Amino acid sequence: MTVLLVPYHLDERLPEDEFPVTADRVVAKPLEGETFWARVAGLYDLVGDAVATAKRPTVVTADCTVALGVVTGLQRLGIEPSIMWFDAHGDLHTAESSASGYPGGMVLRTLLGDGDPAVTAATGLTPVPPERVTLVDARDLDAPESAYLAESVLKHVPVEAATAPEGPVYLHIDLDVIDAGALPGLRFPVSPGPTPDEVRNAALRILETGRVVAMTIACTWHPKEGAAPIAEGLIAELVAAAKDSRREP
Ligand SMILES: NC(=[NH2+])NCCC[C@H](N)C(=O)O
Repeated sequence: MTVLLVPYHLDERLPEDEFPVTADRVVAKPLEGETFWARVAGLYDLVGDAVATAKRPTVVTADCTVALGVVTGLQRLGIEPSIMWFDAHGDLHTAESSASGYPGGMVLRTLLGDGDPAVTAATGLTPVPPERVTLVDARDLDAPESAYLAESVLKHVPVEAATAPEGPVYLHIDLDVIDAGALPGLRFPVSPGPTPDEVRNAALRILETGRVVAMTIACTWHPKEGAAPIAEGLIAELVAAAKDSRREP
């Protein structure tokens, strides 16, 4: 099991020491392209290669959009995973429905096939069927996201009810799923919410199945506002559990 650090928030490169984890490998490159999605898609193509060669990695980064590269990499290995998406938010916007324009709010929808074509062009990512996606918590949904969920077979469960479906699982944890009162400086804070222990227990339950083929940990806070030292222990525990639990394919 390899810890890959992708030291970016969207297309902004961040110092590696902002991330409270020891990485085996850093994935970074100069970003090129006319549009935001073209720039990051080049990075996610590289993340895809890193995921495909690392096998069963934990990817640590500062946003959720890197998930596009993780699923790309799994697909390059011939793995079509179910996705367990821990997040305070739904990330189910299209470019049209998003009021903020924040790309991280569009990632899950991009994975489902409704994203910017530049991503598919650069990575070869193919859409994940909605029946393979479980949104965990997502207590702060915008109206277009609730409307999409109401029409979709995508599952939506609270943290305490999160259990892994059959087959290979991609476990994505945006740490903003934790009650914002426990993690200062989150970019999109939502309170109240699950405690760090509740999130840890749910994640460990899923890791214990031995079927987690990749995990991401998204450190979605503003650097230097105090979240990193608080989250360090939890991240170390998740990485250790991922190392222990994974069966070789
Ligand atoms: N994973 C996240 N932090 N997502 C933040 C999304 C916030 C809000 N729903 C938006 O789309 O603007």
